Amino acid sequence: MSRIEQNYRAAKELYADLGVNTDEALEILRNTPVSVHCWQIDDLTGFENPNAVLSGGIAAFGNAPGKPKSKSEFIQNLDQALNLIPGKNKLALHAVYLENNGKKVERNEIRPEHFTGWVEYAKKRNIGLDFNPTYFSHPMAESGFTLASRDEGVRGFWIEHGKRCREIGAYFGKELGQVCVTNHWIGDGYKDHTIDKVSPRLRLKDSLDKIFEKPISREFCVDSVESKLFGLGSESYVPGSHEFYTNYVMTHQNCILCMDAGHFHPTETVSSKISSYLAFDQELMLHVSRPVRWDSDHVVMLDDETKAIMEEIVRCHALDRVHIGLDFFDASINRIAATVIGARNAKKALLLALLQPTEELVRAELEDDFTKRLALSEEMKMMPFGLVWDMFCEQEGKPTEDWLTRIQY
Ligand SMILES: C[C@H](O)[C@H](O)[C@@H](O)C(=O)CO
Ligand SMILES: [Mn+2]
Repeated sequence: MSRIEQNYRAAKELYADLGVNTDEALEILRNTPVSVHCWQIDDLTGFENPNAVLSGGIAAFGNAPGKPKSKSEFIQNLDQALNLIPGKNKLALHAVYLENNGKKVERNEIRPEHFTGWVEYAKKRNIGLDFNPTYFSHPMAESGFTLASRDEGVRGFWIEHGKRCREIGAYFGKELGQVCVTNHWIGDGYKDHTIDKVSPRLRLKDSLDKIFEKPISREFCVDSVESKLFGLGSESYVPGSHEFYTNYVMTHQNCILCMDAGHFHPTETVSSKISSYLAFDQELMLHVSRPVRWDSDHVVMLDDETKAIMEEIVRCHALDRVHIGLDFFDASINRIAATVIGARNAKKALLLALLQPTEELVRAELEDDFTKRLALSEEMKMMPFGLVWDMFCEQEGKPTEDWLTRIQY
């Protein structure tokens, strides 16, 4: 018996003493998809234009060597990352990762045929795809407004982009037999003190209505709308706020809310919001990220908020209603390793949640035994979950703690 198996047996017994079935936890973990975003690999440069500069309220800071210089290098690096992430994964793409074969394809002209290579890639890896329209890093977004723009031409351009992206999402879903979450985020907003805050919101609402007008089967594509408090250059006012999109999804059946861990006031947490949406039967998309003082998109750590997010999903029995996606881009460390660290941490947090004696904790709460609730919650922190994680990696044929040695950097 290997050392990992021996350790797992010991851990399994300890967890069983507390009523936790580690085999069941591993089975759920193995089958819960985490959507790994492709854009940590190249700082969101994409293939549309190799000289593209990221703009529109987000930025990747750092100059670590190893940024891919070609599409083939990008794929090699992505492969390296995906090969080191155990369990079921999806891959999240942005529209700028289209294959245009050197020809200019405008954002309002993209079609499924520009993504056939990605479908082949996903089929080969047996993974699903998620999608994101790219409403930024483009001259038509230079005014700081896209879907909420006063300019009919600008709005029309981006509405068409949104519509086409939904078709691409549906194409992914049909081809891969797995729903594609098509997530719409815009960087619209004002840097300073804003007088008329309602008109841009009314225009955004109207643009979204037009984008989502055509019914698309939810079996193939589910659209999500991602809120944000502020961005670089939109510090004072963002029309696509949390309240705006909460109201939008409550009154429009054809899309769901996406919450990004970095898009709220510094003391607000996504984990504390999840159950409120579930109470109203809402399906959710999450962007698991790590804000450091602002929406800094640091690599996800196994920190308290990431653990709390996964606990909420598990405790609310909502693994089938909450889509877990990642969103970070740190150019100051090796980009392949960054992708792996963040994805593995999200999965470790999910495993920790699955290894909790949830029923026992709920029982203590129902019996008003708050002493036991706290004591047991705290004791769980001392349990050897790392030994269960190692077993997961072994079962999945992935390296345990020495995965970094597999990356050349
Ligand atoms: C690249 C992503 O679409 C983007 O990060 C968005 O999801 C976001 O979080 C913007 O702050
Ligand atoms: Mn996000």
